[in-house]
Amino acid sequence: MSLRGVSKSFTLGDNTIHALRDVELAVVRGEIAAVTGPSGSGKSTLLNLCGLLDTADHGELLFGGEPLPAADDVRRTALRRQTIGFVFQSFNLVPVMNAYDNVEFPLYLLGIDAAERQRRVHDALRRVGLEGKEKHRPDQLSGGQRQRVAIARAIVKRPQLVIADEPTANLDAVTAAQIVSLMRELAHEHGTTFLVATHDDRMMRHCDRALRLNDGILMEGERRVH
Ligand SMILES: Nc1ncnc2c1ncn2[C@@H]1O[C@H](COP(=O)(O)OP(=O)(O)OP(=O)(O)O)[C@@H](O)[C@H]1O
Repeated sequence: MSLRGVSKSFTLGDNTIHALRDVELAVVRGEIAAVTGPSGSGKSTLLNLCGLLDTADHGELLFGGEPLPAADDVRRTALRRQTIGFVFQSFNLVPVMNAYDNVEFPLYLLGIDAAERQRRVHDALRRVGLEGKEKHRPDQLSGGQRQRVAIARAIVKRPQLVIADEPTANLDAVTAAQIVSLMRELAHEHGTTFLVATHDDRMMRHCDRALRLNDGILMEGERRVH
């Protein structure tokens, strides 16, 4: 995915807020990029654009090398469902559904048949180390286990890109480190790209590079070699 000269503003009464200003960005297959910056600097706005949840006012977004026009709602929604996974700080699991059903849900939306769903859900839960927890509801799991379910749900459709908003903020140090190394393994094994908004130094240390936002202006950090 690339952004070329992307800007986004919000109008509140008489005020115009420039949330992103002329952003240039290319995310590379299999990398983990941290999006950092003070509160209000534009991190969520950038994640929403890259996650195809919102559109830019100016500039161009390229997906798989192809421009994705802001007006093409149908294609944007289809691409989002098929190729992008989301992980949130507060996990956003469905409380009345067990781990298995939470992870299976996106595959229903994609119309994948029952046998393939079952294979993929077991595979994703095994991948995040939650075999045997299929029947547990979120309130019967620890914070780290809930975030693992959320990661399994994000990767079960084999997305090219995972957008993660403060994924380790609610986790203790040991669990946060496990979640980061899990993301690293997935990036390495499947070429999944992770775009992670974070204030968490523990997370940042393990990212390939930091994208720093300040007042809507993006500064790209050096790419690190792991
Ligand atoms: N829907 C909206 N309407 C009006 N202003 C908005 C809207 N969304 C974001 N903004 C403004 O755009 C700017 C960037 O917001 P954004 O949420 O992207 O920042 P952030 O870096 O994610 O902040 P935080 O770390 O506090 O979550 C802020 O000034 C915010 O108030």
